[in-house]
Amino acid sequence: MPITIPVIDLEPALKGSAADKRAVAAQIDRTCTEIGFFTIKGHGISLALINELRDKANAFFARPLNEKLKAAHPDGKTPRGYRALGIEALSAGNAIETPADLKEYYHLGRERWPEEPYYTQGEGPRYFIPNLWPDYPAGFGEAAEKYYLALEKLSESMMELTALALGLPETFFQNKIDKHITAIRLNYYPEQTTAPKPGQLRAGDHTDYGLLTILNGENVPGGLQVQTRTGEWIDVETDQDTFVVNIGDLLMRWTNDRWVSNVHRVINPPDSVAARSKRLSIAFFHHPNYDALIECVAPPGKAKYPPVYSGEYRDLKYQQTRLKSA
Ligand SMILES: O=C(O)CCC(=O)C(=O)O
Ligand SMILES: [Fe+2]
Repeated sequence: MPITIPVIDLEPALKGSAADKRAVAAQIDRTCTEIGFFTIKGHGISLALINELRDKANAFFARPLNEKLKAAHPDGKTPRGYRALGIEALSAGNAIETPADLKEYYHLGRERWPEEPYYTQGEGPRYFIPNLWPDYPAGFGEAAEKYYLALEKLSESMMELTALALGLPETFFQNKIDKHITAIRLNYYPEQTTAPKPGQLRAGDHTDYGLLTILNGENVPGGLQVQTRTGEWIDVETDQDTFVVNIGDLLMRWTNDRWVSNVHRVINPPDSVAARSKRLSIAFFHHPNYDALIECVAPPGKAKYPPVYSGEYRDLKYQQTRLKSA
């Protein structure tokens, strides 16, 4: 029997009793211990909201490269705006050397934040960075903000379930995520008209960095795969209105490895269809407040990892995965 990624229905947790919530939390605990990936339905996010952003993103990525480059940040290290092919290799964050990932992406964050020193002074501006929006398509920024806010709400509920699943008070994560620095990446994997280099994928083997990644993918050739504990790669299938959820390194560290931040990748489409296969995914990387200290929830003396600050950990990963030549 091939292993598949479990589907978890969130509706009982979002609308039901405390017992319903605990039952859903128990399912999350089981799958995060085994594979660190699941898909969710009953999440309350409308297909119309998802498709609005997908349509805008597809319209943007279909533009000529010189137009798209107008939405690139002048400082290549700033995680905002358009990024062309050749800029990133995700595997490098896990110390594996590969050619650049065969993807373009659009990197964005929160659209607005309070005029308070936490956001505007000291380290604040390193993480609260204005988004860049192109002239075309109109309404791109608005669609992205709506999506960001809807998933922000969903991620708050999911972090309550996460706390319950780990046997912590339901509010455990609240003051660590109330000023979160979540980023969205619109990943666009273009048609492949020349053969990839050896070892080159749409996205190389990697783990994600933060708490939960909530991903809206696309079931087309050249999709997402996750590695099982026995080393086998399995396809992660989704419907248009389900999301794939996986845990990131910070949550794995927080749980002292009880949960697994699992290795995944996006493979190339088969040769026979590569020249006409493109794919778009929307990844919401839920990431704690920049000054949240991630300390293993483990008995004293048993922690496998030293404490780390949320913001510093992500900066390090961005630095490791950015190709020097770019
Ligand atoms: O495009 C996908 O399906 C996954 C992308 C991914 O894993 C990432 O951007 O971290
Ligand atoms: Fe990923």
